[in-house]
Amino acid sequence: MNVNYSLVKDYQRPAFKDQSKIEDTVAKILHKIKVHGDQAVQAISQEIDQQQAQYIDLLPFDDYAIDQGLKDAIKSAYRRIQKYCQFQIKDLKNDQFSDEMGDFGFVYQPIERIGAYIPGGQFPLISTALMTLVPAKVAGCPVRVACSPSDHPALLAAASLAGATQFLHIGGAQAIGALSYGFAQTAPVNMIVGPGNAYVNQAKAQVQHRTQIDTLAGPSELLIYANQIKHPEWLMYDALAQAEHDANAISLVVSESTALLDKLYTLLADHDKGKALLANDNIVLLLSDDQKQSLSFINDYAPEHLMVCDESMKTALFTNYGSLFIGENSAVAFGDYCAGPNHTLPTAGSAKFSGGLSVHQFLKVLSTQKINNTGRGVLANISAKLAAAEGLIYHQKSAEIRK
Ligand SMILES: NC(=O)c1ccc[n+]([C@@H]2O[C@H](COP(=O)([O-])OP(=O)(O)OC[C@H]3O[C@@H](n4cnc5c(N)ncnc54)[C@H](O)[C@@H]3O)[C@@H](O)[C@H]2O)c1
Ligand SMILES: [Zn+2]
Repeated sequence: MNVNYSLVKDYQRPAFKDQSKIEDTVAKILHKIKVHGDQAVQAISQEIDQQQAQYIDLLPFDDYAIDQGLKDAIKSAYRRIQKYCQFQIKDLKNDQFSDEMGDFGFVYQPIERIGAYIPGGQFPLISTALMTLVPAKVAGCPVRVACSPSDHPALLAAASLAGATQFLHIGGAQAIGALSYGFAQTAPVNMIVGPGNAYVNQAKAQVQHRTQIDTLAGPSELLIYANQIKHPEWLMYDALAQAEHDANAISLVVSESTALLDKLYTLLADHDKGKALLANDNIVLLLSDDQKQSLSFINDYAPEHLMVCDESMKTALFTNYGSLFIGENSAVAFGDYCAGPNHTLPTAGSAKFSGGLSVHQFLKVLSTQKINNTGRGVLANISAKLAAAEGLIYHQKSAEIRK
């Protein structure tokens, strides 16, 4: 076996470094905020980030003094993300049917108060302001509190363009606590969305009993599946790109071709950053025996970003991923910024039970029923029997009295 790659059958996603320490730190932060409120939020933000937690008044987008080229790029990305969101929602409509018992239906109701976390610890993720706030606005959520440790002017401008109703300058687990328990003039939000590092995601996981969350969108992951490619350099940069997000980020390349893995290894080993990321297992090259083994591994691994370089493969073969990128043209970086589909995506295998952020997640599906006189009699008989069997006597009475 060539020493430059591992076997797919032996690979397992590593646990985060210091996971139990992170769980403990986050639990303590959230407990302090629960007990001591704003004062704790402020003290923790000062201690960890040397930052005062405060609301920043957003200006109209055009008033931000940022480079015109960047402004145009933000606007273009905004339009593509909005177009995709509008496409997601276009066929959603409240509906009902009537039968001999009455009228039965459902309505879509936007969640009222949304918190959007925008990462900013290492890099100010300007694009995440668009990715989290645009779908909330398209869904019709009236309160959209943006929250970030970064106050980079372009990030503020993007939050303004994307429709943040408030901007809270704070990061980390304490930001999630401030959104979930409320901070200063702002009451608790009903749902928190957006990606973040291991602390942010652990905090989202821990507030779930009181606040809805979108998905666990933690340190970035990419899985490239390729056997024959035209542009190895493109894939090298895709692997480097997702691995540069975080010390816990991982880019995998799965292939049945030793020639392809050798080529990528040579390119990466020749590149300073690539060499370091390979040595640290942030980029891992994996050899598979055959397509069956590759598919089984990919669907079990459930990567955040899945890039499949063979355009002839049926997409239905892949069942667990956050977002699928088909063909060498489809750089994951395009998806990160501006292709249109959301970049807030499930990581650490949570793509097995969750998709990425979408307009749908900002909507509650509420059911309605109106029973007519025929229904009253028929349903009373059925309900009374079930209630009697369960021993719930007033349920039985409530049904029988309507006969
Ligand atoms: N899954 C996705 O959809 C997706 C998309 C984009 C980015 N991401 C991920 O978002 C993350 C952004 O991470 P980031 O760190 O740059 O920014 P971040 O805003 O997520 O986290 C920064 C905060 O983490 C807290 N923190 C850092 N070290 C800490 C410690 N030792 N103890 C307590 N708190 C600590 C600090 O309060 C800091 O403000 C990356 O992991 C990236 O991969 C994921
Ligand atoms: Zn990325």
